[in-house]
Parts: sequence; structure tokens; C-alpha cells
Amino acid sequence: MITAADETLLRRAIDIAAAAVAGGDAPYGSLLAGPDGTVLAEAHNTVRRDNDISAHPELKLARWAARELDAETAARTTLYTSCQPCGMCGGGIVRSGIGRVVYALSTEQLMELNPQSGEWPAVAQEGPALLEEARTPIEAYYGPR
Ligand SMILES: Nc1nc2[nH]cnc2c(=O)[nH]1
Repeated sequence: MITAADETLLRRAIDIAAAAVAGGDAPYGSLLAGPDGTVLAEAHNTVRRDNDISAHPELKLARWAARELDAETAARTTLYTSCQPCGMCGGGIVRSGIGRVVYALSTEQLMELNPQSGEWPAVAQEGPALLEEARTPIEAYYGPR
């Protein structure tokens, strides 16, 4: 559920995205807030400026949270972001321990505006032989189930 306080912080994330565009960067903005709504950190997309495909604001904030917050604190934070995080950022968010994500535009809605956003050229292998081979190093590290 989205509260009025969530909407205020989501508007701030959208303002960050608008400021990014005004500054010549891509139109994505995010912020990380504590449980009382205090803004802990803000970021925008600097992919082009930094020539770095990982310079999405959501991933920057996930890295910040993992570095600066203990796990209990991270779990009580909310990431507000102008667009739904992509797969790359989603993984980083899970690993950071951030507890909640609130976004404005969904990936589906974003793709209507920019069809290049969110397409993954991935194909899964289907045979059982490779499955066993792929499990071997994972089990060697984590132990068998
Ligand atoms: N959510 C989100 N989607 C994107 N698609 C391309 N760049 C971005 C970004 O920085 N954030």
C-alpha cells in the first residue's frame, strides 16, 4: 500500500529524474529513505556521463545501503524510484537488504515510451546433462542440499 508520505517521497524521486534530464543525463531518479521518511541518500542515472552501464540510481543506492547500513537498518529503508528497477538493479537491491521499493512507472509503462528499456536477450539451456554440470561448482561451494 502507498501512503501519502510515500507519494511525497516518490514525487521527490520524479523531481530528481527531471533534474537529471535538465542536466543532460538519462531520466531516472531515486532516493533511499529511513523508516521515518528521512532521506538518507539520493542518486540519478549517470550511465552516459560516466560511460558505465551500471550507473543506475537504484544500484548506486543499493551499493550505498550495503556499504553504509547494518542489515537491520537496511531492512527498514524504502527505495523510492521514478521507474521500476531493471533486472540488474533488482538483484543489487535484494543483495543490499533494502526492505521495500516504491516506484512510479512500471517497466511495462516505461517500455511503451521507450521499447529498448527492459529487453533481455537471454536463452536458458534445456538439457539435463548441463544442469548436473552446472550444479557441481555450486554444490562444491555451498554443500549439497
Ligand atoms: N529504473 C530504471 N530503468 C532504467 N532503464 C534505463 N536506465 C534506467 C535506470 O537508471 N533506472
